[in-house]
Amino acid sequence: MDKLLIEGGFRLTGEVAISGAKNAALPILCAALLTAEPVTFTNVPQLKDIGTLLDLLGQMGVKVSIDGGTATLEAAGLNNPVAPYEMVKTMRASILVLGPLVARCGEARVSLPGGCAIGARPVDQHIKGLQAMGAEVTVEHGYVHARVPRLKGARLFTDMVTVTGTENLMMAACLADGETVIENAAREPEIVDLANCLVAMGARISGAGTDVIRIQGVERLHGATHRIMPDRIETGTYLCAAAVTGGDVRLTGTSAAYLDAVVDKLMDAGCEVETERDAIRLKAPQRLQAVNLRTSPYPAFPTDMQAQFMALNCVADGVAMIRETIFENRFMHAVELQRLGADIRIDGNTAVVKGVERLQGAAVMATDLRASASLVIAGLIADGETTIERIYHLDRGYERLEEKLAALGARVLRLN
Ligand SMILES: CC(=O)N[C@H]1[C@@H](OP(=O)(O)OP(=O)(O)OC[C@H]2O[C@@H](n3ccc(=O)[nH]c3=O)[C@H](O)[C@@H]2O)O[C@H](CO)[C@@H](O)[C@@H]1O
Ligand SMILES: C=C(OP(=O)(O)O)C(=O)O
Repeated sequence: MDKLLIEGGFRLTGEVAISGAKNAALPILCAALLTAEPVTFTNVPQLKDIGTLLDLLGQMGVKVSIDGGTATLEAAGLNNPVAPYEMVKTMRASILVLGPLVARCGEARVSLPGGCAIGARPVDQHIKGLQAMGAEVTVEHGYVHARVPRLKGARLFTDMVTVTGTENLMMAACLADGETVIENAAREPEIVDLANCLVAMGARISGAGTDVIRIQGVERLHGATHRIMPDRIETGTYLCAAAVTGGDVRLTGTSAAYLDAVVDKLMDAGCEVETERDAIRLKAPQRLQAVNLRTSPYPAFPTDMQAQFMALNCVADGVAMIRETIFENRFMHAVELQRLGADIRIDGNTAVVKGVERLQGAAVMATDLRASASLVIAGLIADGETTIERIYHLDRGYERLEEKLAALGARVLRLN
């Protein structure tokens, strides 16, 4: 199994290009299920999760062609609206086929994604929304089975803010009969990107990016071309990596527009951040200051950046309180960071991180995607060598990680 070997102590400098967003690309590729015409996507990141989803769509009868970061999907021959456990278990986002399949085929059988490292992550809100739109939904033998001749527009209210839940229901509503209103909708920028793609395909959507989204169902959608937005979490991860190494980096092909909460914390930590239209530059201070944070749905601080900021706080001056309010088990990186010499105390959903002068390299284990990113960040400043095992988690969400870090001056090697 691949491992990452990092030699710590090298300052990150220079420029690197940010990839398309995993969490925008996953729902947007599923949107191609809603039409028989070809849809072309550009800036698609080459990631393990994207490969898994394209395999899943291919198995359903979707014609997939890929050329670098451009993917064309044609779902004219969609004939098997089933997502089997074997494919769904490796990637929770495969639940995003449920809404489009029911809307287009009137039926879908999608394996429950199951729990994962960061929490239970149920999909009851996705199901409740489809039921409110008239679908008959049963959950049996680990599969969600949904059936309906045609979905009917409805007023939907989710019990909590759910990103993929909002995306699934928004896609389903595009082909429903009449108007659907999603209240308490998630406001993440990836939802706006998905809505933009759906509108380019002929959908009638307003309010994406606010907590009330209105969708007027149409008879059919058509082909379109859509560019996937930049990955704000990859951007934030490289900003943190530069910050801990005392670096000076410019990230291109990205924007600070969706990163206010993260940039704000980096500035509180003492970093200088300059934003351009399509780039961000960060200059780190001599010593970072500890920063408190609390994760919440967008536009507040993202849970997907919590682990990276824990790594940053491990070497900052002072004590930071980190509260995780989205997922019940998203502190697994803490014990691994402790192996590198970090001073962290966990109390329920709060981590208290006391900055230390130095971390020491050690063997550590990646437990989930962003936990792995936090270990990479810590490894970059730890004395000596850090080896990170189970890096398949990183491959789900970071395109060419070693190559990009090496371009900024890090010493990172993949061992297999
Ligand atoms: C592919 C993708 O975009 N993944 C992102 C998405 O995940 P995902 O969409 O799965 O996360 P949700 O926003 O749905 O989850 C938020 C909270 O709601 C709970 N919940 C959700 C749905 C439901 O039916 N029932 C329920 O109880 C979850 O367990 C969690 O506690 O948003 C998360 C929160 O920003 C991010 O960390 C993930 O990176
Ligand atoms: C939790 C994440 O992804 P997923 O929802 O695909 O597991 C993430 O991107 O940090």
